[in-house]
Amino acid sequence: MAKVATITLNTAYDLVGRLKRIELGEVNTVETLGLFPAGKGINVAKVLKDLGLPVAVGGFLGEDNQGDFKQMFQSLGLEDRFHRVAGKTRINVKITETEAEVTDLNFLGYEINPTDWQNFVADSLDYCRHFDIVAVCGSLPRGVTPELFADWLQGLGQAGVKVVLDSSNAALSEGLKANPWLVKPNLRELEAWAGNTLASLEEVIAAAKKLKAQGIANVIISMGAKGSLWLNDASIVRAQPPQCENVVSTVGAGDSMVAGLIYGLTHHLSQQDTLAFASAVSAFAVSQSNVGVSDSQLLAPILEQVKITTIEG
Ligand SMILES: Nc1ncnc2c1ncn2[C@@H]1O[C@H](COP(=O)(O)OP(=O)(O)O)[C@@H](O)[C@H]1O
Ligand SMILES: O=P(O)(O)OC[C@H]1O[C@](O)(COP(=O)(O)O)[C@@H](O)[C@@H]1O
Repeated sequence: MAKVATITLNTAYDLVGRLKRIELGEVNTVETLGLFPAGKGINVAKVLKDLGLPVAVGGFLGEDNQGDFKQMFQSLGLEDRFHRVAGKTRINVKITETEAEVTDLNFLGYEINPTDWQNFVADSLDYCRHFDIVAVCGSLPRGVTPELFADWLQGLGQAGVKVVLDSSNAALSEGLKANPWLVKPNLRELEAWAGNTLASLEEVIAAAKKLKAQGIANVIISMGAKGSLWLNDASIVRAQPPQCENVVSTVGAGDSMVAGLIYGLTHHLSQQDTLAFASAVSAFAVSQSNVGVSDSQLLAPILEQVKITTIEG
């Protein structure tokens, strides 16, 4: 069985809730409450563990409010490689309105000092060489520049690890210089990288081809309810998930897709079957407020409805 680790440099508590409409400057009563230890790599690990794959988790955790994380690692059986740093892990407030997208309020958390970073780099480059796939997910905390991040990613690649990168903004554009093995930007992140809006599927494919030409073996573009595209040297494959009748929260859809991709790749599924599986896992994710697959049998009816087309190859 392939060994998988995820790295989350900027972990977060997700505070999620729903209401009809946010009124700015007013008192808003939120109708639901969820508080989850999260961050992109942790979400990916959670889904993979639910799917039966053992995973190690690493990155940084604020020592002042790490309790729920420690409890989650223990209860799920995730191998804890996190570096504890002074201060608090940030809180990301995510409000889903009945007739709108999610509104995010991402608060500031811990700041990484040079010693924290050096210790993390030395330790992670050492242990990650024992893993086949390392998924590096999410934004950078204060104190970690995109350049420091890219140097470290380069080191990971040189250690012989297949690096999966799911990030945005400067961390994505600098990180690409380290030639990760797989990247999964969403449409908004691809547009930011390309520097313009991408209105048609043709434009998305053209931008994704440019991204791939930077030396990335696998480029997956996720496009929300419109599905996803996967470009590699052999072909371009598109997946369309079924329409979700009851979207509860789209938070964690991208992370669930990354987990589904890693699951398919480590189980040697074909490109088509891997993308179909990842689409089913991510479509399932939007029907719940939390991230995870409590019962993998629930994926089968969704998987049956995923449409796969080979566009080139
Ligand atoms: N409303 C939806 N219905 C069905 N599947 C969805 C929906 N929103 C997202 N997905 C699935 O989740 C994947 C990732 O979603 P996306 O919003 O692109 O990622 P991110 O969370 O990174 O922004 C999509 O490619 C799709 O497979
Ligand atoms: O590190 P970032 O880019 O701020 O993202 C962190 C946030 O992303 C999430 O992992 C959700 O990501 P996706 O919706 O893209 O799957 C949240 O749990 C978390 O609050």
